[in-house]
Amino acid sequence: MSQAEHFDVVILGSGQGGKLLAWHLGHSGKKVAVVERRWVGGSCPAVACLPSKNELWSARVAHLVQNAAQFGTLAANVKIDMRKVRSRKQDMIDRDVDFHLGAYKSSGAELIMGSGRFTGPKMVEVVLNGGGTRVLIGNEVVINVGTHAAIPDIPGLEAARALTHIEALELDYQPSHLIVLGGGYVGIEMAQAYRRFGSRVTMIEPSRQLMGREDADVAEEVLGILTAEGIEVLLDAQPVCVYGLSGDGITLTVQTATGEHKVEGNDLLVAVGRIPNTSDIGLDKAGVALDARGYVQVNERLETTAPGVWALGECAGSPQFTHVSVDDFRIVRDNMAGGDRRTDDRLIPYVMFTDPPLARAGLSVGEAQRKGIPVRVAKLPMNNVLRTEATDETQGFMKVVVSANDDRILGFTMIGSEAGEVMAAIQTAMLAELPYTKLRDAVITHLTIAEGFGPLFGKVPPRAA
Ligand SMILES: Cc1cc2nc3c(=O)[nH]c(=O)nc-3n(C[C@H](O)[C@H](O)[C@H](O)COP(=O)(O)OP(=O)(O)OC[C@H]3O[C@@H](n4cnc5c(N)ncnc54)[C@H](O)[C@@H]3O)c2cc1C
Ligand SMILES: NC(=O)c1ccc[n+]([C@@H]2O[C@H](COP(=O)([O-])OP(=O)(O)OC[C@H]3O[C@@H](n4cnc5c(N)ncnc54)[C@H](O)[C@@H]3O)[C@@H](O)[C@H]2O)c1
Repeated sequence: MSQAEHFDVVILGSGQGGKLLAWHLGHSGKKVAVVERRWVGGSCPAVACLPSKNELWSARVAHLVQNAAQFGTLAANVKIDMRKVRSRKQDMIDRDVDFHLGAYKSSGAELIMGSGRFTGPKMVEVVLNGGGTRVLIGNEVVINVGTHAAIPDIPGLEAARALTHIEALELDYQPSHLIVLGGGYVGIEMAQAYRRFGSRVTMIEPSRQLMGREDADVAEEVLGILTAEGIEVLLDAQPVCVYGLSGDGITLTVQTATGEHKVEGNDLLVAVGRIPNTSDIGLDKAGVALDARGYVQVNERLETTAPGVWALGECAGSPQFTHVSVDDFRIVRDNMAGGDRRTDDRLIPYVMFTDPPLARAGLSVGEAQRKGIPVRVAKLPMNNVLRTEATDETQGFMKVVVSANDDRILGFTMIGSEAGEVMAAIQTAMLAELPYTKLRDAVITHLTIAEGFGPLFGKVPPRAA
């Protein structure tokens, strides 16, 4: 066994929060090691957020050019070059890798490429990618190993060698017919992108609506946007079995209310949720307990059940967004330094980057009802926002949830152009606990999307006397 090496902090997995913590601690003069088995910088810049949004943007350009005649630009013989789409994305990833390596170097934190697992309390053994092993002991250890795409137990699926988002983002051709299992974030974003690149796309979702955590009217609107672009969506459809090989030909049998149906396609993308990367990293040897779903058990300070061992990001059960892992970093950083920051008092926004995007901060109407919080609700179709007259971006709506007892904004959902940017303004008002009337009465620039705040908040019903 290799001689053990001592560090102030050892970070297992270079996820979004972990790398920021490493750089921060390194700059503060701590001796830090980060163990990463595959992706310099973690999954977000390598195989998730950035590459997907990069390809989604290429798909948006394709869509705009294909529909340019509507705006008076005639573009004949439009062709999509998927190899260029992929190489543009890869160039971005390469730049990101260079950036990360530079950040490690300047911080003094050591990036060790290899697979790590605990062999004892606060002791991590690394099987190095380049051969050999190292044993690292940290005064403190941080677990930031993320999750991977779940592959459901459907007969024939494993043999079909379906794509996950990782392989889908590497395709250098348009599948003639892409079948997408799962109507959540990954499935919907990728389905729209591939449809815009020219594929026929069929989406299979076992629930009665897409985007299960959203209100029914939000899911309906997303469904309408997808079907208007020619994506076939089968709701309430249970996959029964798969036959064939993704890339060659796939037959998927689904059970629906009207019986069994066969969907014939060429490629199969699985996007049905995530599994934490916690099963084979020796957590039992480290005294780190898992919860019932296999995520690292943490308290609201992100401490695990083992003293001096922290966990952050998706593997700790935090909401599955990069900005949450980044905020987990701030919590662990401050708590390591003796502070008392918590995870249970934060307002977490998110955006699904379809075109138009879906953005939400705070409560949906359904969540307010389930929590027994009395609310007032107002909704404004995007075609009532004057800017959309000029841009033709009329799909979607803004919906606000306001407390019934006072004038605080408790939630905002928007499907529409610039939804993520517009939501940030509402989120700021929510953080400041600003009464909604301030936004209703504010002078907002004409001709912006946010100009819709006036009519939206003007529709909030008055408080019951
Ligand atoms: C297709 C897709 C698109 C997404 N788009 C967005 C988006 O637009 N916005 C957004 O906010 N979120 C998005 N997400 C979610 C976001 O990518 C994740 O929430 C975020 O990357 C999670 O970060 P993390 O810190 O938990 O870990 P990760 O970034 O996943 O990092 C964990 C790292 O640990 C490494 N690792 C695991 N086990 C070991 C081991 N034993 N030894 C060494 N290393 C190990 C892994 O290789 C990985 O690099 C997207 C996700 C997907 C799949
Ligand atoms: N823009 C973003 O911020 C963004 C983009 C992509 C992913 N993400 C994050 O990644 C997470 C994972 O995304 P995801 O799309 O994999 O999961 P998800 O949880 O968003 O959606 C999974 C969908 O698959 C369905 N499903 C479950 N089992 C199925 C089966 N056997 N067959 C077919 N469908 C099945 C579920 O009903 C659900 O609708 C998201 O929750 C999100 O937090 C974020």
